[in-house]
Amino acid sequence: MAILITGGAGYIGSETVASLVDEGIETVIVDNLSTGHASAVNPAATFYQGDVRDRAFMDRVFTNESIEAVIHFASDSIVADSMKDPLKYFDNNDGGMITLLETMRDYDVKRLVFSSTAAVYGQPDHLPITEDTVKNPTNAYGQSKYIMEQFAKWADSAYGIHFVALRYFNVGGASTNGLIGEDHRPETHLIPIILQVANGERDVFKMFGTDYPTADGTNVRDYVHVVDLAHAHILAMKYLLNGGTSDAFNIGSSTGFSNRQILAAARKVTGLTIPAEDAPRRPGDPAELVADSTKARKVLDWHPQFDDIEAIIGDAWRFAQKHPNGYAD
Ligand SMILES: NC(=O)c1ccc[n+]([C@@H]2O[C@H](COP(=O)([O-])OP(=O)(O)OC[C@H]3O[C@@H](n4cnc5c(N)ncnc54)[C@H](O)[C@@H]3O)[C@@H](O)[C@H]2O)c1
Ligand SMILES: O=c1ccn([C@@H]2O[C@H](COP(=O)(O)OP(=O)(O)O[C@H]3O[C@H](CO)[C@H](O)[C@H](O)[C@H]3O)[C@@H](O)[C@H]2O)c(=O)[nH]1
Repeated sequence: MAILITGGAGYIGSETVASLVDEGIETVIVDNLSTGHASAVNPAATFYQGDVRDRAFMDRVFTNESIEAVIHFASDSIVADSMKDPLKYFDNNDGGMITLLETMRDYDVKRLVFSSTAAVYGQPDHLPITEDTVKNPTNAYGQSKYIMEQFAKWADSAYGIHFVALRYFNVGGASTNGLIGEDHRPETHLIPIILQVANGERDVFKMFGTDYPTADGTNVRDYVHVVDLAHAHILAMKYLLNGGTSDAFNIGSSTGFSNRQILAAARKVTGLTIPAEDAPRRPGDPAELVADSTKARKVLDWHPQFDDIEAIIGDAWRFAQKHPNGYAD
């Protein structure tokens, strides 16, 4: 029996595949390489290049392989892009979820772990955010992920597909051996952008908004190491295989860092000045997002190992130095 990973050529998917392979679990990857990289595909996994929305392709995969459970990462996930072209997000993220759930139903596969996001909450009215905090997405990306959660809920009640939705906060870091890491093109995330300035790929870091109602005026986010996040997926899968019921879990460190604190930590880790300038707010950014991840710690027995922000930035920096042009190397 194998675990199917959709989006296994992407940043978080490839890290999760590496963890599954390390545990000796047979792994099958589906990815259309729209944002993923062929060289991030783990050679120990069976790889099918194709689109989760393509039912004939999915039939081939589910016919050829004995799939026991699915971990679904395949999505578009750039917030600003989702505001310019929301239907692209509903098509890929929600359309992909429908085809995946239909295929799972038809092949009697009853366990699903999938990527959700802190963006389902929008601007919360209290911190830290628990799973019960009101969901009020402020961008189409977050809305598309919340719709995926609702599709999963109805698929559970009608077809008995049990699921875990993991609502990640801000993901950072890279594999500790520096082999796999974050290579989004274009890159929009804070830590890799700061490191692109550090290694000379960009001239200056632009700090989006310095007048927020936070201690130093910049946004506060909760960072989780990608290796800890990968581990959360494996624990969630085991929870379902052991009879766990469908549920959603926040995955974050429960500690907030401002953008200025991240810049300062990156300067310390790299030993470089990293030129930066203040810039206007980026539309749609909530001031502060910090997770309460008590539920994942208790129910899934998830205990992050890398809760030090310098360790997260240090691993991302090692990957950036080993791969100055990302996977193009
Ligand atoms: N990176 C973050 O900070 C973050 C935060 C919260 C949630 N997430 C979610 O985690 C998941 C993985 O994010 P990531 O940062 O690894 O993104 P990524 O872009 O690196 O990986 C996504 C992968 O899915 C593939 N893909 C996309 N659409 C597909 C389709 N229709 N069929 C087959 N493959 C397809 C891409 O080629 C890529 O390899 C996404 O669902 C994202 O929404 C990411
Ligand atoms: O060049 C940059 C890039 C980012 N930022 C700031 O850095 C912070 C973090 O931005 P990211 O784009 O790295 O992350 P987000 O918090 O916007 O979003 C991330 O976390 C969200 C949930 O909180 C979603 O899951 C989303 O998919 C994921 O990208 C924000 O204040 C942003 O304005 C800058 O100041 N300059």
